[in-house]
Parts: sequence; C-alpha cells; structure tokens
Amino acid sequence: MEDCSVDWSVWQGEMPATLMFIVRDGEVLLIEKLRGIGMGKINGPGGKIDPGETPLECVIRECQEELHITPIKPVKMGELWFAMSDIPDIHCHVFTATEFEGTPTATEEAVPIWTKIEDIPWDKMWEDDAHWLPQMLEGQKFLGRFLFEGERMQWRDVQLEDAGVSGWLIS
Ligand SMILES: Nc1[nH]c(=O)nc2c1ncn2[C@H]1C[C@H](O)[C@@H](COP(=O)(O)OP(=O)(O)OP(=O)(O)O)O1
Repeated sequence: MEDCSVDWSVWQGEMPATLMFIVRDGEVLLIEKLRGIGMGKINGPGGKIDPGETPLECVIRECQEELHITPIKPVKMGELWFAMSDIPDIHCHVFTATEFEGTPTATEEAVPIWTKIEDIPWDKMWEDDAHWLPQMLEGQKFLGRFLFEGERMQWRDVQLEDAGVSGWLIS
C-alpha cells in the first residue's frame, strides 16, 4: 500500500459518529442502511453524534431510532478514523453489546439482519470493515485509520490493543 497523504498526527475528524454491533449466540445484528452515508450497504446501526451528546448517548439513541431497541451496557471497543474525499472526515466510535431491550424492528432508516458471524456479507459492507470487525468480534480493541477516495479504500492501518499500543488508543 502506498504512503498515506494524511498527516494523522494533526488529523481531526469533522464528523463524530458511532456504530454498534450487538452479538448474541454466534450472530451479530447488522442492518441494511436505508438512508444517510453508506445507504444500501450492510453495517451496524449508528450515526452522527448530535451536538452535546456523548458517543455512548449517541449509539443508544441511534439503536432506538433505527431498530427500536436499547442496547444494555455497551462497551467501547475502538475508533475508526476515516479521511474522506467527498464528504467530511468521520471520527467513529465503535461499541459492542451482548444484551438489549426491545425487538429489532425495521424502520425508515434500517432493516435488521441477524447474521451468523461466519456469514457476514463483506462484499455488501464498507471496504474497511473486513480489516477490523473480525478482530473486534474476537474481543480485541482497536484503532483503524483509513483513507477513502469516494467509496474506495486507498490506504489502511489497523492497530490492535494487544499489539502493545496504549495510552492514546481509545478512551
Ligand atoms: N467506511 C465506513 N465504514 C463503516 O463501517 N461505517 C462507516 C463508514 N463510513 C461511514 N460509516 C458509518 C458510521 C456511522 O454509523 C454512519 C454515519 O452516517 P449517517 O448518515 O448514518 O448518520 P445519521 O444516521 O446520523 O444520518 P442522518 O440521520 O441521515 O443525518 O456511517
């Protein structure tokens, strides 16, 4: 992979966002995203952080809005830093949970899809997902940094907490 044109030491994502992956009995709750960034793709529920909202508050609200469920005790597992070409750069906080209240319900924003972990449809997801989601689902915390040109990933770097990175990784 070529050198990255982004100076990550000064990079600041203009758009804070969240993602949630609820895991239960070897399955993960994905959505078909019906609107917004990544419309038509398969992803976890999530979205932009509202002004004054914490990442945790946002990810709970987005699960309620998109699927009518409330995740219980979400755990922050990592961050995704997306340097984008055609939309503002995204700083995404990624959570997992094993419990939730409510019944996943299709809304105008999303269709819920329980998916066996071995059947995750990588070709229908953002290109970066295959480089951090499997590790996260095995319990590893991470920082993933990606450069996109449109919807194509041009550069990637994924660091796992197990690799001895500490302090700056996630909070
Ligand atoms: N490369 C990428 N890989 C990935 O897995 N998720 C990405 C991604 N780029 C963006 N996302 C996700 C993160 C976050 O959940 C979502 C942010 O955009 P959204 O348009 O979904 O926000 P909202 O649901 O707040 O939208 P609106 O309500 O339509 O304004 O897109």
